[in-house]
Amino acid sequence: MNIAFQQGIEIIERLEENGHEAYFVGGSVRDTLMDRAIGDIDIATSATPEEIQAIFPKTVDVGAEHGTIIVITTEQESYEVTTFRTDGNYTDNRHPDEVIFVKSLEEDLKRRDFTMNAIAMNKHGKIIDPFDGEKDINRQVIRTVGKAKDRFREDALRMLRAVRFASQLSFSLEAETFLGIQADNALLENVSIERKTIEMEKLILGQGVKFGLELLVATGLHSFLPLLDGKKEQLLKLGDVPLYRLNNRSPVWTVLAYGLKIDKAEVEDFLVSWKLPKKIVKSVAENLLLMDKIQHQDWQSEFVYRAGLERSLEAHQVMVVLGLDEDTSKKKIYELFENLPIYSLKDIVFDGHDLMELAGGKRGKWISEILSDMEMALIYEETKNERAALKEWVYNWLQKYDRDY
Ligand SMILES: Nc1ccn([C@@H]2O[C@H](COP(=O)(O)OP(=O)(O)OP(=O)(O)O)[C@@H](O)[C@H]2O)c(=O)n1
Repeated sequence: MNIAFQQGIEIIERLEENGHEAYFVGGSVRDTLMDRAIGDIDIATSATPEEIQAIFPKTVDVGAEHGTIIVITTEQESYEVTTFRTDGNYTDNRHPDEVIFVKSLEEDLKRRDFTMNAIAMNKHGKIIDPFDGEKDINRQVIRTVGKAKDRFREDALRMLRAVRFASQLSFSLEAETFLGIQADNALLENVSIERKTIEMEKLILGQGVKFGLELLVATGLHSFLPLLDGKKEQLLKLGDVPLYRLNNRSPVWTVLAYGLKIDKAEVEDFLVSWKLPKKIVKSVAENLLLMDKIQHQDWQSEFVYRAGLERSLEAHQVMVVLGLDEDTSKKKIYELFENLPIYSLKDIVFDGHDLMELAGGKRGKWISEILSDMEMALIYEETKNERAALKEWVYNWLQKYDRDY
């Protein structure tokens, strides 16, 4: 069994020693069966939250009313341990009105979204799979546990999860599951934007993003995502871009804003409607501006200087992924950055005091004007960052602009 499960096994053993049942469940079991890297390890148990807390010395109550307790191991790893449960009635297509703890694993598995996510594994690696999830994994099919309609009405987020999994795993949707989403796609309105954003990012980064975006459109789910209604063609076109090569949130949203042809003036509204943090909104705006500059003007030294190395590399990565810039290599951006004569105004060996001295102590707006021109003259290598050369450059400037200062 995967080494990551080792400490989880110890948790399961402790629970069993205390007379409870316990199993690995959810994504970690699914990913193990698919030989994929596993994420969080979840454990389901017959022990109640109070019993879990009494057994383990270090726990965090993250939602005892839903049956979930985080157990922290001696190695400071944390595991979500959840009491076998079934859900009461879902009143808002998202949250059950009550959680009912149950005694059997099967009942717990029955409330889960897809067959591939409803497989349990005991501490010896034995699989408990009442809904044939493993068979669906082998067939590469996403299928709801029980009736699609029921599962999606219970929790509408699951519709977007289905499409996101299809993108990540390159799996198809079983017919009833697909039709169930198509029929109830409008229920996605009831899901919080934060959850939609998380799913959308995972979808975009999936290896099968082309298929994922096709499904998003075919199910009609895109119409219930912020500002994507009416963007069918653009979404499908984005499927041809190797989006999985992106590695961060701001490049993902830069590509989306660009690829969906969001009007420049509306980019901020678009990003805010997805409730992205201010930092990302700012980075995307900077990336788009840089991309524009790189495409339309030859001022590469200036953009590397103004934007800094990290931002320039990110904008460049986005352009490469979008197929907009095949010529500028990453190496070239590093080179441009390394060869910059200055990195900020502070690096100029001639400052405002020197200028005033030159002008017999006269202050004025001309000082900042000349410094900003001097900055660019250095970036464009029109002069050298040496006092004598800069002094001469200043005289020329004054002459050129016919200034007395
Ligand atoms: N809307 C949801 C969310 C989750 N689950 C169940 O809870 C498990 C854990 O959910 P989560 O950690 O959100 O997702 P994973 O399936 O683990 O996948 P990933 O980590 O890739 O998001 C899922 O496998 C599934 O059994 C569910 O039935 N319905």
